[in-house]
Amino acid sequence: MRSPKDFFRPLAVGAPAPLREVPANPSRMIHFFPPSNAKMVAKVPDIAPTVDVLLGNLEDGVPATDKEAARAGLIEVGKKWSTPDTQFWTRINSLDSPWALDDLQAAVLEIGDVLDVVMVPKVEGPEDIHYVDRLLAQLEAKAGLDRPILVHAILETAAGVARVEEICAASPRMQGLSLGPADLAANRRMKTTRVGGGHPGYLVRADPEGGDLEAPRATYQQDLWHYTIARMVDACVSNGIFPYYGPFGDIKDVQACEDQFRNAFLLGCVGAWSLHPVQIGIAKKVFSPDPKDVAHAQRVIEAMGDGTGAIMLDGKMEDDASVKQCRVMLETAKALAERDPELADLYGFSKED
Ligand SMILES: CC(=O)SCCNC(=O)CCNC(=O)[C@H](O)C(C)(C)COP(=O)(O)OP(=O)(O)OC[C@H]1O[C@@H](n2cnc3c(N)ncnc32)[C@H](O)[C@@H]1OP(=O)(O)O
Ligand SMILES: O=CC(=O)O
Ligand SMILES: [Mg+2]
Repeated sequence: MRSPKDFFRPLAVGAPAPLREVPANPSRMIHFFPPSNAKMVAKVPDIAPTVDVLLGNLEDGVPATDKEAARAGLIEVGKKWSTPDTQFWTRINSLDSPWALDDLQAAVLEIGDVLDVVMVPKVEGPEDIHYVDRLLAQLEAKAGLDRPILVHAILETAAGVARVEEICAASPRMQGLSLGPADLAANRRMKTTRVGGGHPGYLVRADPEGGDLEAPRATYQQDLWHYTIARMVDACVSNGIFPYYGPFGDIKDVQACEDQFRNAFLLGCVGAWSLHPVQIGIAKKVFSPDPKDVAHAQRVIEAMGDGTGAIMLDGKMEDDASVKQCRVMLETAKALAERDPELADLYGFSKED
């Protein structure tokens, strides 16, 4: 662990200085595409302006035989990148794979000038981040980059969850964490075969009416991921970085996808992965605050004056704490409206807001 004094020093001679603050760029959806698939690569110019983050995926989902083609496709996309308002990320292969080192070298040396974030899968502890951190610094120096590439870790091992706070604090490069429910379920030996989402067997049952064990009783499905998301949010926020829900594999079940994304949004996540074009709109809708909530937040902030004390508004108590909640809602809406003029209209923001 570096001393606090050295934390913001570059890790290689000639590497750019680490950022003091991770930018809060809108990232409602991290849209995955497989760069080994020429058809999908050809769609990048159309899809890139419609998403907050476009990610060229080199890891799971790309067959072992296509790993080099995927790397070449990523570089092709990076060399032609012409959508500076959209972030460009890649997910490299895991650090124990035969591909990770070549992925990192190619990504930084060939297209490091347009690459915003490297997503690192299956992170088990801060040592994995330290390894990537130093390597990135060496490669940035070699490539002559003038801004640091950030790191996003996927939380998808039990060891990673147990050390989530250390992972978040491991480097000033840390941008955020995504939940990886598929690998996490496998690693934990959970008995679900789904990629994210709930499970009908994970439920609570209402008590029997009058003790009648034969009478029908309501059941309520629970969220398998609540504990992990809540831990991830606390670890991220306390380190000034951003939490994301990961993949929802049941592409056809758009309703359950929306519910899962909304649970994550309500708990503090800023975005989720979209694996298919149909999930882009879902993430956009869910991770943009509802105009009704934004209007309410504005009313409370106005009514609260300097933001201290307690008042009654529509029969409810508002005070210093609730005004802070309202500011979170309004600041999120303003940041998104700057990127998205349709949202600015929906929220009724003028240019001066
Ligand atoms: C657990 C994890 O690690 S999750 C992350 C790893 N997995 C991934 O990244 C998967 C990414 N998604 C995909 O590869 C694809 O969406 C698949 C394989 C799941 C489904 O693909 P398809 O069978 O082609 O789906 P479908 O027929 O519904 O696609 C409709 C159109 O959207 C396109 N499309 C599908 N997914 C994407 C995508 N991620 N990005 C851009 N376009 C896409 C298809 O090419 C197709 O285009 P067309 O109408 O011009 O032919
Ligand atoms: O990589 C994502 C996952 O769910 O596993
Ligand atoms: Mg995974």
